[in-house]
Amino acid sequence: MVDVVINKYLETQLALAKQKDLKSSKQNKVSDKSKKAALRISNRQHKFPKSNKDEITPRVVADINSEDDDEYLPTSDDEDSTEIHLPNLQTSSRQRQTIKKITDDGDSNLYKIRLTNWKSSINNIKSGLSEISYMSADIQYLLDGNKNVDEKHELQNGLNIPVYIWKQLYKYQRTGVKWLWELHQIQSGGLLGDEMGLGKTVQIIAFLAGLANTDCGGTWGGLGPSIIVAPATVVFQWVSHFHYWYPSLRVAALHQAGSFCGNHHKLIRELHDSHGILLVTYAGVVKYAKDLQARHWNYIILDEGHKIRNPDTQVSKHVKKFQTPHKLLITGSPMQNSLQELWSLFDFMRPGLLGTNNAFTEHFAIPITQGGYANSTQMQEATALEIAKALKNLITPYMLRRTKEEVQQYIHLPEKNEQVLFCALTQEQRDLYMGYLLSGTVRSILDRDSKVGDPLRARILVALSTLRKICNHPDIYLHEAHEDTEEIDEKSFGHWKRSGKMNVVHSLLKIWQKQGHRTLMFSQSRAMLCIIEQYLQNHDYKYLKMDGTVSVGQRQSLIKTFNDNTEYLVFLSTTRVGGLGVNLTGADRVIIYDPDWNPATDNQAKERAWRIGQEKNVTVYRLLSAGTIEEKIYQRQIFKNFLSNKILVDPNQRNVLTTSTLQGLFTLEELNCEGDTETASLFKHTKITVKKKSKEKDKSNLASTKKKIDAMKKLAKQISNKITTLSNNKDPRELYKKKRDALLNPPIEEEPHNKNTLNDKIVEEPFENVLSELDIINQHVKKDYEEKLLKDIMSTESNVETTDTITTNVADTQNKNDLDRNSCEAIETKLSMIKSTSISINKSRKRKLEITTDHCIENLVSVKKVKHKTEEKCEKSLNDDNYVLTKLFAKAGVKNALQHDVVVGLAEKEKRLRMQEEAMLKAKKAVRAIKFSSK
Ligand SMILES: Nc1ncnc2c1ncn2[C@@H]1O[C@H](COP(=O)(O)OP(=O)(O)OP(=O)(O)O)[C@@H](O)[C@H]1O
Repeated sequence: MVDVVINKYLETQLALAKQKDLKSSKQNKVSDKSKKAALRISNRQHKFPKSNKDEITPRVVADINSEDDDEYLPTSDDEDSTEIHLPNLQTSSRQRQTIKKITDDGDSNLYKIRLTNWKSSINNIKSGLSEISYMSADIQYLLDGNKNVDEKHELQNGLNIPVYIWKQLYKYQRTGVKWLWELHQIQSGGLLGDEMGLGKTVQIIAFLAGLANTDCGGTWGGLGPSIIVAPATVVFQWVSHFHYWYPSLRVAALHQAGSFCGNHHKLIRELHDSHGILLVTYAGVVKYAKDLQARHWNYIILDEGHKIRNPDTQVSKHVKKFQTPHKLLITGSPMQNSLQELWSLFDFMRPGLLGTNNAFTEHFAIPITQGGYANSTQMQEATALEIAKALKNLITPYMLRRTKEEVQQYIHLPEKNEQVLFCALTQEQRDLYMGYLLSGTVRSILDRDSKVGDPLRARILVALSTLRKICNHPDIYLHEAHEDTEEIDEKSFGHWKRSGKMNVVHSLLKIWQKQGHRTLMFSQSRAMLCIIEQYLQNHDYKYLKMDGTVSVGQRQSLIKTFNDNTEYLVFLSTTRVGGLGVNLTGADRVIIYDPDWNPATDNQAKERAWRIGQEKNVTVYRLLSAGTIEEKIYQRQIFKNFLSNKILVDPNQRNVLTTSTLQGLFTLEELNCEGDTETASLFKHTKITVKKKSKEKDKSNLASTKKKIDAMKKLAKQISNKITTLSNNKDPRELYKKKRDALLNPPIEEEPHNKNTLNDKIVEEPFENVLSELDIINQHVKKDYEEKLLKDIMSTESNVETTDTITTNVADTQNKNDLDRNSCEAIETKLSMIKSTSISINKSRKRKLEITTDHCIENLVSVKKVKHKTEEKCEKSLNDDNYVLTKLFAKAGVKNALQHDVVVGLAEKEKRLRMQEEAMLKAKKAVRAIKFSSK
């Protein structure tokens, strides 16, 4: 009997294997079109680096590491200008986007007119007239019924801040202003490192307004002529902030988009003489270095100052040459990779504090790093800790950083939900992807004995960049293979159905439009933006687009137009131009279309919407093409957190690219037997599961009688009451947080090792190999440990991992804990039955939503008789997100969805777990050694 069963089992397995084999051989078959395209592209790529060796590397590096350095070249403002141009896609949108510019005070006549408007508006309000031609914080103060706009709030030692500003500052912002004033008095520079969107700009302006109203002696008496260096996109944001918060100050942009006509020498002189603020881009500070440095300035302030983290760039060298008595640096990402970067920032605003670069490396960076090696001695560990403490003591007075979590009690930011969606490639994309993997370029990389003359690194970068194009849209790739003589089919060119991720975008926008959400969409590539733009035009979505081709002067107005006008549903931008420093709170949905190698870039982009001023719950979707290079990039973002410790064992590892480890990058991964992508199987517990409906099930469900549904509804209500009572009427957000914590910190009896450890496949893989696969772009992985260590020592409290929502299965787990286990399981089974039945029975979308809302266990917990507004919003947002996911799984080819911030949390946890395991092992060995020695 047993034999029969075994035989039967083996037979089915064999049949399955054959099927799978057949399927994969079918899948791996590459069409002639794909072969032809790969051959052409490969031929061109082989030729290109040979003749232009110096050009190809920077171009591709810029593409991959795109928030970096092109901006420093005076001609290309913030945007990669070397991208391909797609046919006929760019014209119509430009005609629609006729946006007015924001005017700075470069032109002295315009400045005078602005002042007149402002003053007459104030006088009008004071004398009871309604005519107001200017809006600013002081005017608003008067409109709110206050009488005296000239009143000052005096800080200790005499800084006079206008009361109308002081009153508007949050408590932590007032602390920030006091701190800046203290630095000023001891003539020291400082780093304001508050998290993105907490109002660093406002704190700086409040402080400068204070200086302008204070006689503090010295050369300038008060404020004195000052320079603010900022990325081009935010230059005019500074202008409008100054005009709003402190209108009397003259603020001019040293940029061709500024209002000044004529010679830049004259503008610099005028601004200097009037003790105004001169705004300069990072490119401009290099371009006009000589003229700027020829004068004495009181302050130089670097906005997004992490741009000087590499001490060897032109811009770093130039800004460090300014001999001003006061230097400030503002950034929400002060440490992206390493201690050395921190050194560079301090070298600007507190030169000498951390010694020379060499001395710092020798006496701080190396010992701290060595203490983090897995095989470090006790002495090395103890030394690292003491040096890290000393470093902390050194820098603490000059660096102020608050996180959103720390100040949430003041700013009350809404919830944020962040998910990673793994999208299936279309058949055409698969075909092209496979075709390129078989191309000469990739073969030359993987073939150890290849005699191709170009540097391996350049070839790898070219190939990775090409694969990323296929992931975005086939036409970005095919256009490169296109011969001039061939006709382009304009109807199908860039069609959304031909790209997996565009299919997802299509579904998302359709649903969000109905749900009333507005979307920010970022892509690394301008070509991709053009394709998305064409899609938006074809589907009559009202949108605005901001990339490097939009003039710097128009960018701020474009942003304002979007924030103020709800008829615009989408704001499209390149990550590089719109991802840093700007406020786009008009949107409550964010799509990051393609991932960046540097996680800080993606993080910056998503923070454009989730910041002060945002009133709605925010959902962020990162789109990744399943099984492709994009998944590897994401893994790299995650893995670098916890692999680094092991990697540090072999410091030479970071630049080693062996052919065997490269293989993994140039493979198209299949879904595993559970239908999961590689990343989803690694982070199983963060997976979001949505029940899929089969057609048969639909039919049978539709056959259910109304009576049955009513009975189920009744049962659901009873259960709802029971659960509501059991949950003690807790705030739903509290419950979510509890559930999330349960995921990140599972109870000990749940065997955390099994629950959170990675898939064996990866664990067994030598860490070095995994890293070298992922660390292709040499992002100083070795230094990650330093970053982590420094972050740890600099945070006053222990790291609290934050996430905002939780996966369905986790929610279930937590409810189990809250309730009596047995009865709850029974309830859940019934509820899930009810839920799936109710979803499938009702045809209309509205009805579906209604019933899901009524009967879903999540919402039963949160339904209360009296609801606060925010709770309602939070619930609605979660329902919206769940609904969206259901649709995406069903229709748009989304393979997996992971909770991004939980993934990051688990990765951190994994690292700690691993270290703990090792420590325990060492302890065991030590005990054994002692026992042995006593024998
Ligand atoms: N006290 C305040 N009152 C009203 N609005 C404020 C206040 N503080 C900040 N804001 C608003 O919050 C938003 C974010 O502020 P800001 O741009 O200064 O943040 P940031 O910390 O510089 O962000 P990033 O690091 O992304 O550049 C802006 O729209 C700003 O006007």
